[in-house]
Amino acid sequence: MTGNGSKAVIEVADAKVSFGAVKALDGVTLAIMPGECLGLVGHNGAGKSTIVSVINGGLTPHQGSICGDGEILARYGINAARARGVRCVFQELSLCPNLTVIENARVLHRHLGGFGWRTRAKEVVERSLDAVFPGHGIASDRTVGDLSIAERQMVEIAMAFSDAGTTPRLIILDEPTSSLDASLADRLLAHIRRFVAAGGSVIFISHILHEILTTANRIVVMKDGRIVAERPAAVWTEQSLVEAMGSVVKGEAHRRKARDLADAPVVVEQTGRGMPFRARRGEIVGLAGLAGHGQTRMLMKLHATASADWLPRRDPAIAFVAGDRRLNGIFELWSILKNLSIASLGDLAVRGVVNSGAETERAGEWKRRIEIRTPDMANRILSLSGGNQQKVLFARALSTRAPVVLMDDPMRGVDVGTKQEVYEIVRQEAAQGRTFVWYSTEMEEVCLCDRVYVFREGAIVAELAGDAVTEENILAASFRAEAA
Ligand SMILES: Nc1ncnc2c1ncn2[C@@H]1O[C@H](COP(=O)(O)OP(=O)(O)OP(=O)(O)O)[C@@H](O)[C@H]1O
Repeated sequence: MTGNGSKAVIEVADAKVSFGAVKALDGVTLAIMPGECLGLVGHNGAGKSTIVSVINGGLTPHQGSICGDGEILARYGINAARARGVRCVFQELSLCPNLTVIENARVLHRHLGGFGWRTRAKEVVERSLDAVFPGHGIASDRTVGDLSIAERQMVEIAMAFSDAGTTPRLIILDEPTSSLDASLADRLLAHIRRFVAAGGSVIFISHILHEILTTANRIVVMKDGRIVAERPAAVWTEQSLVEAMGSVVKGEAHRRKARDLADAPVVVEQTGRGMPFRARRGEIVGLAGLAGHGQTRMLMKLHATASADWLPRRDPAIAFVAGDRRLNGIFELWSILKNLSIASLGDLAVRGVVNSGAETERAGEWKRRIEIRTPDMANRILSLSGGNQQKVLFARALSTRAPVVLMDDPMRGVDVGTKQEVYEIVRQEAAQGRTFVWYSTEMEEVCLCDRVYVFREGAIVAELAGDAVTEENILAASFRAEAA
């Protein structure tokens, strides 16, 4: 609380929301004060996005009340929330892909209509992009579908902070940095601090705990639909947060021993410009550098080369964990079970017929192994929280027998406890001879790799191995091609 007697911008009291048997919110009370950044953390499926939907007016709680500036808001919905200056950036980005950035700004801000709207919309969105992400390089006449996932995330965040008639008062950011590299994330965090210092309010949800600890004033921990702890940010540590979330605190992930690089590479790709790409059996090869500098394109190319056969193989030669799950990861109309097993149907089939017993058993194993939080694997994939959907994609790739696994920033939105489990699985599988090619926007993950290629402007500009894989070296190579 600010302690200055001001009224909460929005206050939710005793909110309850259930989806069938799942209690997504089980009596949550939360107030957001002017001039504060409230950090919200919790395991995947804890209820963070659900409370955000209630505050944003997108979901009416089955029980409980909502107040704004001290008044009870009886008919609270999306329009009422927008009129009060509440803006939300969801985990699943929501811009229209077939429209330009300017046209999307027009869709969001109804006041921008009328003669000359294009010029006004351009001004509004560019001013905000410049303020939040100085030097962003995104032309506002580009079609959103042509932007990288990081650029889309930047546009969506800038739109939320933009002022086109209604001043933004409360910005809700649900995993805003999940696709941003460290330098873009830093720019956003600096902007949040400026916004809050000027009296604005922010709800900041992230699984990257140091971002929350350095940006929020107050941190609330959710677990299984309830608030289980709430303290000023200054008294929390990463360890106490992880413990409050109910995850097991593990020691720092250890760097793996240097690999014997004498083995012949199992994956080779010439990038045209820059250094060639090589990966050996049992190696974890990291792709680093600023977001959008060719890492995802390289993964796509590796995948296309290894899976070019027109006849599908019983065991795929290569598996892929998509980063943009809504665009090319999940099958939205399918169940969790089908989404998980789709890549291993050849393996699960006997004389061309899928053995449904084996399919269910394998899915159950993965549900336990990485804690996919659902009462029933036959439920639709969209009934899962974002982080749990990402776990399914991970399980889909790992449950194949593909000797090479490509991962396109696969931990987006996955909670701290599960990340540790997944790191361990990757290490175990690599020790048994599997090769991982891992693009990550998180430095902690890049530093777990045996060898790292740093990308800049579509080409590999540096190769780092063993003790040379450090944040300083990666940043130096990312910004200055000749540095490494
Ligand atoms: N539309 C829905 N249908 C069924 N269940 C749902 C639906 N939306 C959410 N849930 C369930 O409600 C619970 C809370 O989900 P929520 O998305 O709020 O979690 P979260 O804390 O935001 O997780 P994450 O960190 O993975 O984003 C989860 O168990 C989820 O499966």
